[in-house]
Amino acid sequence: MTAKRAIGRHESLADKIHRHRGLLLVISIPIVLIALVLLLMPGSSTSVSVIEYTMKSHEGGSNSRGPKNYAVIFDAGSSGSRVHVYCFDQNLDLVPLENELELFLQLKPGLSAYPNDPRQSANSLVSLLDKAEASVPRELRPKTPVRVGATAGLRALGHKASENILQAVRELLKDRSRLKTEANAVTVLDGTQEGSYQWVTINYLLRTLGKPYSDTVGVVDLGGGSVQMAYAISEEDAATAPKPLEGEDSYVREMYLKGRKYFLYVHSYLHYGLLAARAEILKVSEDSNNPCIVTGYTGTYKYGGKAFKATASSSGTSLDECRRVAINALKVNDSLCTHMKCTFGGVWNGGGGGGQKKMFVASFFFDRAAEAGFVDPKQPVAEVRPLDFEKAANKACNMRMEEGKSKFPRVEEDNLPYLCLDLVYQYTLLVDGFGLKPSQTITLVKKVKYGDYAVEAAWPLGSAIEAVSSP
Ligand SMILES: O=c1[nH]cnc2c1ncn2[C@@H]1O[C@H](COP(=O)(O)OP(=O)(O)O)[C@@H](O)[C@H]1O
Ligand SMILES: [Ca+2]
Repeated sequence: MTAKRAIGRHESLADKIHRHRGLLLVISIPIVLIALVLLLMPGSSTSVSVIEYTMKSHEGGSNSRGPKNYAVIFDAGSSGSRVHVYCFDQNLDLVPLENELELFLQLKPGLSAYPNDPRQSANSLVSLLDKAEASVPRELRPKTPVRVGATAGLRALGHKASENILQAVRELLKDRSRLKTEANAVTVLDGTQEGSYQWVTINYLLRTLGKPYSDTVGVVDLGGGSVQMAYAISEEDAATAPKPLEGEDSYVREMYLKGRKYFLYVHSYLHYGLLAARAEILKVSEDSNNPCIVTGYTGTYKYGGKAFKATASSSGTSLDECRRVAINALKVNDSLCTHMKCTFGGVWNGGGGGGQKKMFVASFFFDRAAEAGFVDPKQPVAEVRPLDFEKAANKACNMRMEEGKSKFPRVEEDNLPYLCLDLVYQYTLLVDGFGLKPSQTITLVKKVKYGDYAVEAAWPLGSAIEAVSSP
């Protein structure tokens, strides 16, 4: 022993490192992994929330992953529930499950349709859960994270009712599933989390992560209850970000992705999803007739447990008047704007820049464009301009209910009375709200091509990437 120590004293540092390289490697792997986890996104609500998922396989380390890592993510949306199952390899590339890159199933209505019956609400997920779990190999189930992220529907229900539903979902997972539930696996996502996951999803699929921020694309996601916009901005612009409004999340999230630091401007507007906005627009006209409702329609619109009068004006639908009502409902040019430039409702617009040059616009923007007939629903993406929404609106605002089916054969019957309203709102949101030029080309997106496959352009992939990057 004495002899060994004596030798040790005369060893150079390099020799020591060489001699103990095996031990150093074993010690350093968990340290590196823990450091990565501490840098994860977008869990916290502070402005500095960070993600890093450039992970390599660490053969033999205590945290080493198998060759395949599954993740099961439920999207508890305001208008429906969906489940996505993904499988990643060790480089965090998606690998096929059977013949698709994800298992995707959906049903209607969403959890918030059962505000007074948490158990029934939770049970609405059973068929999705069973099928999702069955798609994960049996031996991997206890290692496979499952998450349930609820969005605008539960946000709008309020804390108590939504917490009761989430608790029932937690119990369902515990009783029925062998998948791994992390702490906070079942939550209401805050809007900025939802927006940043969406941004990660799209840029991951486009393989722009790791590139300069001006090579990334911006995203808009128009849900039923809320709408999010997110895009990367420069560090200088991030430094000038105003303080968020009272009770709102901060405007900028810092994220590490594929070795690069991004400053992500992100904001979610609750009550401005398409189905919620119908209510806002009908509220403007209160008990009078509404210029956005298609000529010949008399009815009631139900949203969030309330009923709104939805009756066409006796002078008929009017694009111009509907535009005024929509601008009014959006609170554009609101005196609330205390920043250099606002979108609407007093919200900072992020300053624009390279990360907003290309916009990938998802969910109801794609769906309505397809129903209105100016986008092919069979294609994953379509390039359009905001003015295409206005053109379609012009046609929808100048028809009578009886003409609806022949003029817009793809429109679902329930949507027909609101087609003028929806299209006017979408145009107004893009142009007057988000400040896009009417002639700017934007990409409407349902799915994004990834190799030979196409993957749903939805936030759950961003969440899955985070989940499989955690230990
Ligand atoms: O995985 C998806 N792929 C494509 N579109 C989706 C997906 N999930 C939701 N959507 C779209 O989102 C819209 C519904 O919004 P949702 O119910 O999620 O409201 P929320 O986001 O305001 O809670 C629909 O247009 C639906 O087609
Ligand atoms: Ca959604």
